[in-house]
Amino acid sequence: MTTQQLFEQIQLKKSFLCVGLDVDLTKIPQHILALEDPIFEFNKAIIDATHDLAVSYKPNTAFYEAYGIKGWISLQKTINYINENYPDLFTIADAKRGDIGNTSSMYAKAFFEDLNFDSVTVAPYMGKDSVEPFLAFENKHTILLALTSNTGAFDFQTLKSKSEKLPEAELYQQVLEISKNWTNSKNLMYVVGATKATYFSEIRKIVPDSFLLVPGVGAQGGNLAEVCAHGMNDQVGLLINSSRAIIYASNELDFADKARAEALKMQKEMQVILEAKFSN
Ligand SMILES: O=C(O)c1cc(=O)[nH]c(=O)n1[C@@H]1O[C@H](COP(=O)(O)O)[C@@H](O)[C@H]1O
Repeated sequence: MTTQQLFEQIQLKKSFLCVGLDVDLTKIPQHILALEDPIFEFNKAIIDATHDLAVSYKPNTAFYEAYGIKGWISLQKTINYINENYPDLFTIADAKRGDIGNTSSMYAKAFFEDLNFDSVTVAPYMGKDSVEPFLAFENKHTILLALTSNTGAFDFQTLKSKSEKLPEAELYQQVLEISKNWTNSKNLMYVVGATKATYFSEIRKIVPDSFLLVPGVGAQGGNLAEVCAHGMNDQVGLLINSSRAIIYASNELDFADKARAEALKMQKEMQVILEAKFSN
């Protein structure tokens, strides 16, 4: 999927919501546990109940890898279900990969070719040659960690570092600036945590046009309106992720309806923001 197509979906649905599929068997309803593939059945119910309110889904692979081969099969069934039934949705494999070049190529094949995700999250720590193998895939997107939502973000990401272009920049700013020069950088998006809303204006000075994946609203306390005020661009440029606050809204028989109600609340809030921004 191209970013233009993603923008068109956002306009159509009046939503830039990404639902995080972080399935924990200890949190899902009891009656689902009795089914043969509870993770997939849970995802299917959540996706069916929310697909018209969201433009994107993001399974975090940790929640599948934790269950071994069974978990990986559930992940594969989930992405196939989305691609077959709702091909207009933008899919994100949240795997936070990145390694020496030939290893990164294999990660990229796994998520882009075998599983057929539209995008994958990647850590920038190993630099250009660890990220470019992901960028080589046409119409696939590499979502680079820039400024993350957790408190540990301040351990390294905001340390002052020097480069020719940005003599006094923090490390996350260098990541944004330097990665713009990598081959096929048009395929880059960036992760910026919703809990860091005040940083978005600075970030937009460096990457005005890029899409940003923004986790951290809902369970982590980030504020949607604040993120949008500082981070939205002319193509919206934001995918706001919420996982636990939506998918665990209830663990009773009504879990899918309750998930829909939470997603609808976010979509309505987004619609108001979009109408205010694009009214003229
Ligand atoms: O890459 C991510 O998606 C991510 C980056 C980040 O800085 N913070 C962050 O929470 N995430 C992921 O986003 C999701 C947030 O989940 P909730 O806090 O339940 O909405 C989890 O899958 C996290 O692993």
